Amino acid sequence: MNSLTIRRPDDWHLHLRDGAMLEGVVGDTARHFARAIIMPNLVPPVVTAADAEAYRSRIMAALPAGARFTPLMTLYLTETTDPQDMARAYESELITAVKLYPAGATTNSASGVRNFDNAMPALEKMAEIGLNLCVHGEVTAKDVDIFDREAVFIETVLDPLRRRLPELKVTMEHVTTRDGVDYIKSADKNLAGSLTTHHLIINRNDILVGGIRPHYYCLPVAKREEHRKALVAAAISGDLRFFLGTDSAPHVDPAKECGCGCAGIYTAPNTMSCLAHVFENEGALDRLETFASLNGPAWYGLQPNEETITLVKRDEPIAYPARIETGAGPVTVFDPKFPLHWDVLA
Ligand SMILES: NC(=O)N[C@@H](CC(=O)O)C(=O)O
Ligand SMILES: [Zn+2]
Ligand SMILES: [Zn+2]
Repeated sequence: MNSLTIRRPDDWHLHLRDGAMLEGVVGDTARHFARAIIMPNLVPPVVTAADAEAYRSRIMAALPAGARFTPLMTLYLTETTDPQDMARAYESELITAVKLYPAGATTNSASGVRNFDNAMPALEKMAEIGLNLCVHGEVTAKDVDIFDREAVFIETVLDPLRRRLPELKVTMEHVTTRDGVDYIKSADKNLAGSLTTHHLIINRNDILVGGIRPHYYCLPVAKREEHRKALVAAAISGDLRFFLGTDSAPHVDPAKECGCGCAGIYTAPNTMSCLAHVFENEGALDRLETFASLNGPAWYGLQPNEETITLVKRDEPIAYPARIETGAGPVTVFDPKFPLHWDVLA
């Protein structure tokens, strides 16, 4: 197959940042994607409906002329989130989901939840009105090894929370382990998982072998090869509970290439080319649309996009920039370490 036309994809987990960075990156996503769930981990975070409304306006203003892109907004759950403000934001279709960061788990998560009891009024309201909780699924306890933090989160936080509130709809975001895949498959309702592009491609060796490679560092950190394989199997399975959330997370190069580099990988420019490569390798190109364009909207109760994109396989590798220049500084683009031949005619 040398050409593939699919419904226009959506990105169910995206960081657009703000200001000059927002202006520098939003076009890369809008080129291929119709919608994206926009992460609220700005500094300060997007906590109230008013914050989300103002941020949405800034995103719309930063879009390149002629772009047809809809940001789906989220609120950052804190221990003092006002359930009424949140419910109104959902009922007026301003927000699509609420995001849970365990405090300290990842980039800009200091305002996240420490004591779940304090977040219960908001979580109970969400379960009542059908508002989706998106979770960064890692524990933060110092004594838990970083490679075990997702599995321990499932056992000690996520499963107890889901038992306490069975009606709460939860998206376990950027799943990186077989444990995560198995846990999602074991649930009969109200649980789904997003998978990033880069976790389908890299394992922990890519970060550490032959020298430390900061542009492959993200959270949750990439795990062993057996976990990567479990993620690929889930992505190509067609199982309705797995869909694309790229977690494209730009940081300027100086913030990554330093003594304490930030977590986050910027994949927006070449995500669809990378995914076509992965799915083709697995003999599963016919399921790329399910993963990138159908399962996500179904989970969020939205219609799939009517528009399409066409991917064409070129004989020569396609060109894409190694880094982009933004007003905030240069941002390195994800290098899958294999040539990309699938070109997107958007
Ligand atoms: N994925 C990352 O490594 N970083 C994200 C935060 C997140 O999604 O955890 C970021 O905001 O940079
Ligand atoms: Zn995260
Ligand atoms: Zn993220």
